[in-house]
Amino acid sequence: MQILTTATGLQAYTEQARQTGKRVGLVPTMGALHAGHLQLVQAARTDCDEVIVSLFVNPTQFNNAEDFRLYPRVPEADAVLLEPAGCTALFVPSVAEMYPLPTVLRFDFGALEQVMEGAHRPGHFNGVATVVSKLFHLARPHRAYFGQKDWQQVAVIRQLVADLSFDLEIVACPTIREADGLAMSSRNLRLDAAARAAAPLLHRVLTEAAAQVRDGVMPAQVRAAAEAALAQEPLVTPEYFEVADAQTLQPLAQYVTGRNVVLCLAAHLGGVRLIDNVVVAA
Ligand SMILES: Nc1ncnc2c1ncn2[C@@H]1O[C@H](COP(=O)(O)OP(=O)(O)OP(=O)(O)O)[C@@H](O)[C@H]1O
Ligand SMILES: CC(C)(CO)[C@@H](O)C(=O)[O-]
Ligand code: BAL
Repeated sequence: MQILTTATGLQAYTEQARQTGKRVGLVPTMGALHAGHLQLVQAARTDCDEVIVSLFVNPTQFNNAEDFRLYPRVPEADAVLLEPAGCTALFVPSVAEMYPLPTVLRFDFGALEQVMEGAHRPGHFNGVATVVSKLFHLARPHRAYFGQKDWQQVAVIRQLVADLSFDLEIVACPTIREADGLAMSSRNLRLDAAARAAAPLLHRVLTEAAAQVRDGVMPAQVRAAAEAALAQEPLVTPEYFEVADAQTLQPLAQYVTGRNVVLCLAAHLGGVRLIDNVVVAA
């Protein structure tokens, strides 16, 4: 596995791969890797000859300085996991390498970012779109792999690819969970024992809400029941719970036959902010 730290090094590596007819897969991450990330690497390995994993805690997508400061960083452990998973090159740039000048770029994803993560984390998707665009330009992958745990992020990135005509395919992979249902997340490392014990509630609430959607319970009642269930646990401070159209991400007042519904939530547990979602056919 090659370790690349410069933008020009990444460009040269993937250009060489393309010229020799290889298919290039890109897996963007912020590190502190777990089975959710490794699944993306394995999917890329199945489809592609070269698997580039980027590991960069991107400052421009953090709206909360403390969250950025405390974000888990374990690059040596990450590198150990990546090679056996099939990564052929690891891109670990510095902030100065990715942002030689303070970025002034501004994206506007309209309604897609006016809800949920976009509404609650001002500037978040601008930072994601900025860094993902840079990675796409530098690596020029044939395919790029993202997790459905960040459902809204996948929608924003698909829009980015369409708007900027990036010549690549986005592959969205399912959410990998712990045995008790908690979605794997790098931030889980920051949960203390009590918060970790309370955390499976998030997925339980989503599962119960999904059953209600299948039973035809109206969105407002599903939302109210989920909020009430979350409020039962003193260690959980809910931020939002949405019943939304899975494609447009707009909150639903009623279901539309043939369109999938996504149930999304964000909640704080002992100072750690987690998100999760499930998709249901209404
Ligand atoms: N449990 C998971 N299952 C599937 N994909 C995941 C999972 N967790 C993260 N991913 C995906 O891995 C990629 C990198 O995510 P990231 O490095 O932010 O990890 P993370 O675990 O989501 O961290 P955090 O949620 O704490 O930011 C993203 O495309 C993300 O959706
Ligand atoms: C896509 C990404 C690596 C961009 O920094 C990040 O938002 C993430 O880890 O999901
Ligand atoms: N997985 C999304 C990255 C973030 O929380 O900033």
